[in-house]
Amino acid sequence: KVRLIATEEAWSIPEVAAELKKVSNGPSQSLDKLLVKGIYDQEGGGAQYAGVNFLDGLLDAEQARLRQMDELGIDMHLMALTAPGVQMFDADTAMELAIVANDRLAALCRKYPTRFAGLASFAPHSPKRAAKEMERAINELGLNGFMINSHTYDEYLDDPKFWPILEAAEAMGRCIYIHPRAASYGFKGPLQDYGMDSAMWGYGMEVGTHAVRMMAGGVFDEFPNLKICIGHMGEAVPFWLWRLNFMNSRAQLAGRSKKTKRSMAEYFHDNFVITTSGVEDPLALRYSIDKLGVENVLWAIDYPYQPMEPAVKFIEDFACTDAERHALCHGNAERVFHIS
Ligand SMILES: COc1cc(C(=O)O)cc(C(=O)O)c1
Ligand SMILES: [Mn+2]
Repeated sequence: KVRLIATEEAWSIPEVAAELKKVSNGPSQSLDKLLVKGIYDQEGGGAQYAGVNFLDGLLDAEQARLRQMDELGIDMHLMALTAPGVQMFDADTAMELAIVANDRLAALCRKYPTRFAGLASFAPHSPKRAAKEMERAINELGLNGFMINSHTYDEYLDDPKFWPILEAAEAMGRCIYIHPRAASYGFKGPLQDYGMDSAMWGYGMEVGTHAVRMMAGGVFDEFPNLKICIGHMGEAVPFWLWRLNFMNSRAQLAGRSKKTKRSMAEYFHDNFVITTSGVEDPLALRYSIDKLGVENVLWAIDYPYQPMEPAVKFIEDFACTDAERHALCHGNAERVFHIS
């Protein structure tokens, strides 16, 4: 049996859920309000937002989740505080709750060292305190990397104010997972209809934009060894890579885009890995493997937003070599997220 490590598995704690319920009734103009209200402030924990009760699944690790993992032969969930994490809270509350969540997640991983690994949260809007918590999470808590849910109050990691966070991750050789949340305020207009605020469309645009801003902004010239992970088959960036590369190179020649040492394609190959979360499409997976190299593609479920069984069937049915299967199902996750 091939070891199965799922790498974008969502989790929450009552303290964060309670704070998000307050946000859902607060003044925030964020597009995330639709999701946060639907999951944290209604009966049914999201049932009327997406027809599924997400909240029960998020708050559970040791009961239904672990039971299903056993039934389906899933060895491990790499867990992280679900989007939007602590990023809708003020910096102090965000820092306090990130510490609580990291401690709680580390305790779970210590209790089940072969079943759960974890990505640490932090308050991006307090970059220096964030870097300290990142160091504590790796050096004292033994967590496996970091989670950020894309923008924080509409600002992105290409902004040098956040670079203490990137510096810490690069120095420790640990990966930052950039997970979606609803798109930042500037995108809000057209995404307010038809459910497009959500994972249906806006999530991909939000993270794709984040990744392109970082590459075009020269982040990987500053931090050449920084590793970023994005889910959902790379948020369509792998599909756009030829066009991104062509148009960015032309924009740099025309003086419209910042001059960078390397190209978009090189940055995406060298500084990014992707996961298959929520894109159970064998054609998209084969394209991504051929485009990026199998060492840059990791299997994920995206539980509880995606059910576990179809995601297991997807990867078990996927036509690939044994070497590719081991890389996709556990080898790449072991390398990128320091899982033994
Ligand atoms: C934070 O809430 C989420 C909701 C959904 C959804 O299917 O509605 C998907 C994701 C996700 O793709 O991670 C996250
Ligand atoms: Mn997810």
